[in-house]
Amino acid sequence: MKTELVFAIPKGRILEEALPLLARAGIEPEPAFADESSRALQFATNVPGLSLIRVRAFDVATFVAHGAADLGIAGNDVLMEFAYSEIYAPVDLGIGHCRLSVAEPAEMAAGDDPRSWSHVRVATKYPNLTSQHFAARGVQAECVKLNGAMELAPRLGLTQRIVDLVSSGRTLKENGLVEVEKIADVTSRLIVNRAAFKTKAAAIAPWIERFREAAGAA
Ligand SMILES: Nc1ncnc2c1ncn2[C@@H]1O[C@H](COP(=O)(O)OP(=O)(O)OP(=O)(O)O)[C@@H](O)[C@H]1O
Ligand SMILES: O=P(O)(O)OC[C@H]1O[C@H](OP(=O)(O)OP(=O)(O)O)[C@H](O)[C@@H]1O
Repeated sequence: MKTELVFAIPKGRILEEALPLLARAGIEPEPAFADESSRALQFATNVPGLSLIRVRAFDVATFVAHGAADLGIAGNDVLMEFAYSEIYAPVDLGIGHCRLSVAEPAEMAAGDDPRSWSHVRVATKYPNLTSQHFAARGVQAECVKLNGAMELAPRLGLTQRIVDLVSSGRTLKENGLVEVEKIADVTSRLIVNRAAFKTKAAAIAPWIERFREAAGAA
């Protein structure tokens, strides 16, 4: 009997970069998958037994960690935030390049030295990662959890600083903020549920190789 595999793909900005990679790995989803207006959530592919689910970036890790999906694509920002021991991340796919950084208003940064901080209050989607980063250098971090539009927090007095993803820097610039410290470089990874990797090894291992080759060919 054919092993059934479920592959979790993040909707939103990573989807666009993930589609060519899936194609290079030999996976062609049914047409509705790339149609953002489709309300379907699980999609067949040209590969018998392999279906795709389209979920939010943070939820990819949750589906894979719990074994509801066998494989997935997730940024290492999400992986570091959750630190699920059930997830194995064997391939850096080289997509979704950005960095996680601390930012603050430009006028504040002019006279600020991050090395002098003992306590910071930040708005972020990454409270665990942020607290760990600051704890490692002896700074106590008070995190206000937001799910988006972090850049608004300093202007409206919610927090003076933010921890968010930066790519071109345009979002920070347009909101009068500057980067003062980088926490991590970010790219998307192929992720695998560790238990599934053991019980479905014959079906999963070839996909790891195919994605390694597909990422290398980018
Ligand atoms: N500006 C960016 N440039 C490159 N990669 C990014 C950028 N912003 C986010 N990413 C990557 O894409 C992933 C998803 O981004 P984000 O959390 O902003 O979700 P989204 O695509 O806006 O969708 P949603 O918030 O609706 O789940 C992040 O976890 C990160 O790995
Ligand atoms: O440096 P830039 O190139 O401007 O990119 C950075 C922005 O990209 C991400 O947001 P996204 O566009 O995914 O929207 P979100 O607020 O839904 O997370 C991130 O949260 C920043 O806001």
